[in-house]
Amino acid sequence: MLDSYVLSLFSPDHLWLLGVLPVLFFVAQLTFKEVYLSFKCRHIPCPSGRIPFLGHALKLLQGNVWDTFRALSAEHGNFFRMHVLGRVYIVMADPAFARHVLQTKAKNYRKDPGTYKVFDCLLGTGIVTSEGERWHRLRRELAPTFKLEILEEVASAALEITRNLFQTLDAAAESGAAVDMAEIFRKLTLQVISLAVLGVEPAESDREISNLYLPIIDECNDRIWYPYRMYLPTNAWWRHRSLVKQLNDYLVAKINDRWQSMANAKEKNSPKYILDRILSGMTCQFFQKDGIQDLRDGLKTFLFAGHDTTACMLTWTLWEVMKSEQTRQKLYNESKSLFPKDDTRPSYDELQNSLPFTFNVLRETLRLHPPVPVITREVVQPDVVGDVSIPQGAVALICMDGIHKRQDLWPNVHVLDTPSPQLGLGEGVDPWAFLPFINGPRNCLGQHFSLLESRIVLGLLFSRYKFSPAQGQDDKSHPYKIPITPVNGMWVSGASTTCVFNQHLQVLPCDEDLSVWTPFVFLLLNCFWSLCHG
Ligand code: HEM
Repeated sequence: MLDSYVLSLFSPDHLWLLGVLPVLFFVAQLTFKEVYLSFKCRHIPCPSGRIPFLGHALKLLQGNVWDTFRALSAEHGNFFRMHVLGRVYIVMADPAFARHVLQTKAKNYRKDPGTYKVFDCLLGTGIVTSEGERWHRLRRELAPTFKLEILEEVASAALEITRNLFQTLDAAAESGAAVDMAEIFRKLTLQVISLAVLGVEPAESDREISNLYLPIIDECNDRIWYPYRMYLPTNAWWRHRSLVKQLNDYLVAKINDRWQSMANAKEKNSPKYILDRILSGMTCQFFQKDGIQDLRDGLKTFLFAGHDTTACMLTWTLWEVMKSEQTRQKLYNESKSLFPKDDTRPSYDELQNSLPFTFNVLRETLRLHPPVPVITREVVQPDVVGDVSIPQGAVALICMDGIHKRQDLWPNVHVLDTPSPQLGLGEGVDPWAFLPFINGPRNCLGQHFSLLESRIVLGLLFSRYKFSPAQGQDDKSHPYKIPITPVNGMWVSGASTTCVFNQHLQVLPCDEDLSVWTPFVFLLLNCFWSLCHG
């Protein structure tokens, strides 16, 4: 009787069950896990409006995710829990908790693999995603590369590439067109990192790397919130796949090429670029398939970690400066003393120790607009944070944006506070209260790289141009993308010391129309994605 019933399930009439049953099974599994974690976390405050399984997903999607986090933090304090699609997040917006998770008890946490899933094609098993012994090894090998010597290369790349930009800006000034500095900074930072890491000249970077890499990263960003794009073989999916393959091939060819050049003993003794430095420590055995793939993933990791974040910092700094004539004037005076003429070439020492006010403005901007506003860590050992216990399986979400905007930590919390003695000189401020690059053993490897690069880029630009926002330009930030960029770009028009940007143009419409239905479509498709990932 039972046998025939089971057999009847496999009849053509019941085939649909084969699709539905695994889905139900996964929903049940996730729901069970969530119920268990909820019970374990019942002592942690939880905002109202939680829906079974979806949790607070709808609440987060109602506006800008980062504003919602801040509002919830204001309501529920600096330690509360949120539920999203079967996962339990413990939100922490406190320097002491950040220190606990990222340093004191770092061994109880690991990077949350779910967060980086969509970036697998770029990060592979590189330093950003690795853990344990492998991460230690990579960090040990790479950390010295980012120390002093490479910074000299970064400084000269930033000088050269920013000067190339003068032509574009002058042309725009002459024609009266406004320009989108967010896009310009995106290309510029990619050029700098391509030159510093691979030794690729700007023209080649635009031709080969920008055309491959930028569409790949855009698609990855879309996949964070529309994960079904990872599975549906649409045109975009095929295109993405082909671009990833082309980028991989390009990088492998580059590695082989540099390896050949390194065979030249002279070059081997004075490696200039990051790739050369890594290659110079390698043996021929390295040229086995896995070794090349590792290095290729490492290079993609640098491009990924280092370019959009820096572009985002430059973009928001420009916005903050455009709001304050006093700040602009000070930046101008400072930069003019370092770059009295367009073609002045200060030495590396001069560059490194100069522009302290610009440095302060950059750091204050990082406080106000941290490009990476939150990071996540999965709890792998039950832990006690403060005096609150958190269970294994939950996800700790460190909200750097929340910490940076706490009134009790920052007197002038919502405005660019310069000169900011604390940020500029590192005195009196808790190092765990300022976390754009996080802190602890897994802090950002490229922070000196990006701060030096940005100081030079802004110094040169402000010594020559006076920017003002194009008509209608606002500071609306993207509702969910990381790093957080302005949703409408950063269109500027303005007067430079030598030329005039005088035409105001219409601001381009938002590139994504987040209609009322989008959240619902998104949720349905995300449920499907979560189910696939158990
Ligand atoms: C304004 C610019 C930048 C910001 C705001 C920034 C921010 C961050 C943050 C928040 C992390 C920690 C991520 C996590 O643990 O989940 C990180 C890690 C990292 N960053 Fe940056 N970054 C910037 C520029 C750069 C640059 C220019 C490079 C390299 C060229 C770079 C390379 C890395 C690497 C390799 C890691 C991983 C370190 C590890 O896991 O040991 N970053 N960055």
